[in-house]
Amino acid sequence: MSYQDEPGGYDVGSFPKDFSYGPFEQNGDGDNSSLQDDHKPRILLMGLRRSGKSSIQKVVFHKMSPNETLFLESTNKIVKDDINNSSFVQFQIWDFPGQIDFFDPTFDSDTIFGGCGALVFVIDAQDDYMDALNKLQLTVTKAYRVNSNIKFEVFIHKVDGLNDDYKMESQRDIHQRATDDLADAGLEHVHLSFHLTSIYDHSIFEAFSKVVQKLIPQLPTLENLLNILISNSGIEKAFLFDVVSKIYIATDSSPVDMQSYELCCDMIDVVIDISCIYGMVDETETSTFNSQSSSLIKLNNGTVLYLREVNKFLALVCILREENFQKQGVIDYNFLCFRDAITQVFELRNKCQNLEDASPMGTPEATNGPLDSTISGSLLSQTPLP
Ligand SMILES: Nc1nc2c(ncn2[C@@H]2O[C@H](COP(=O)(O)OP(=O)(O)OP(=O)(O)O)[C@@H](O)[C@H]2O)c(=O)[nH]1
Repeated sequence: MSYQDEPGGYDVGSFPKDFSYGPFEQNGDGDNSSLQDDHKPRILLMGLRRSGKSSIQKVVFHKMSPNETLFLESTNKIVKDDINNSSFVQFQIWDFPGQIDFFDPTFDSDTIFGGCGALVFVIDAQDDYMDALNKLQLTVTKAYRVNSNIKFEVFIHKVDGLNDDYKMESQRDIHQRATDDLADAGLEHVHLSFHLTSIYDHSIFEAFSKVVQKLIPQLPTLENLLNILISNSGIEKAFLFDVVSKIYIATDSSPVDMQSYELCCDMIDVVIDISCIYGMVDETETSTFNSQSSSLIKLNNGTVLYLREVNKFLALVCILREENFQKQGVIDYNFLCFRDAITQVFELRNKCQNLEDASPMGTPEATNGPLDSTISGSLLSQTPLP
């Protein structure tokens, strides 16, 4: 998909109707034929019963409000969910029942772990986590034997009920025990990433952003483009957001602080809400946002939030000082170059995919380097802010 293919931009006015996440299907554990056909990267959600797996999936990808998750029923078979909301963010989430038994003969670990990109293991931090740690060790051992490329992500979840000291202590303890357990199993070289999460704040979106980013091969290119954009435009921080889920698929290489991320998420909510209420000029209109759409919020601390649409699903949200926004023309010009560059990355990705489909030996990375430098070159040539 290129930007030009989506001339109308995304349609905030008809958001709930148009922004579904593709087919939602429930597969029984034994339904492996359709599983093998699917080549999208896969994220597995595993953990003990009631640890919060389905809640995470519903809140992040289906806009369910956290309070509604209280009424979710227990999952009793693998639930497969296609996430197709942009060219970069294409994957499947498989939500597993808590009581899954790896030794059950119907559990086909080769199929399940074979095509898996990331395994998210959810631990309920408000409960005794010893059983969860045993299950984590069993899961990682089993999965790693089948597929050593899996990224293992541990969500220390439901931390909203814990005070800061206890949160840190639990994280340290879980980290220590989990790595010790792996060392006992002879897997000391396997890397686990830990995240403190809760569906009641932005931490779950931030953690999922990091999981998804690891599955995007073009991430270094995107980061590079964002670095060039901010350094030439007087911007302090820039996020490339997937608007529907509010996960950021890339940011510049300066550290992310949670408050900035929350501000940007809130801005997306404001823009979408305002557009839904006031965006429609007449009833026949279906699209309220287009390539000219943007939004600007000035905060009372001298900071400006600036949002621009990149394509139907992606938005760039920047944080900058008010005095640097005086040269808005330069920022806008640099943004257009950035958007063109992103379009080229999309196009290259599609080309590589077509090549890969045509020849099983196709290597997308082979063409990534030269294009990356061409894009960077075109952006670098723009006038930096004085
Ligand atoms: N306090 C708090 N509760 C949460 C959080 N996430 C989920 N829950 C609650 O935890 C309970 C269990 O959530 P589920 O999503 O059904 O758990 P699950 O892991 O899918 O459970 P199974 O399907 O049985 O494996 C629900 O009542 C949720 O409201 C969280 O971040 N904080």
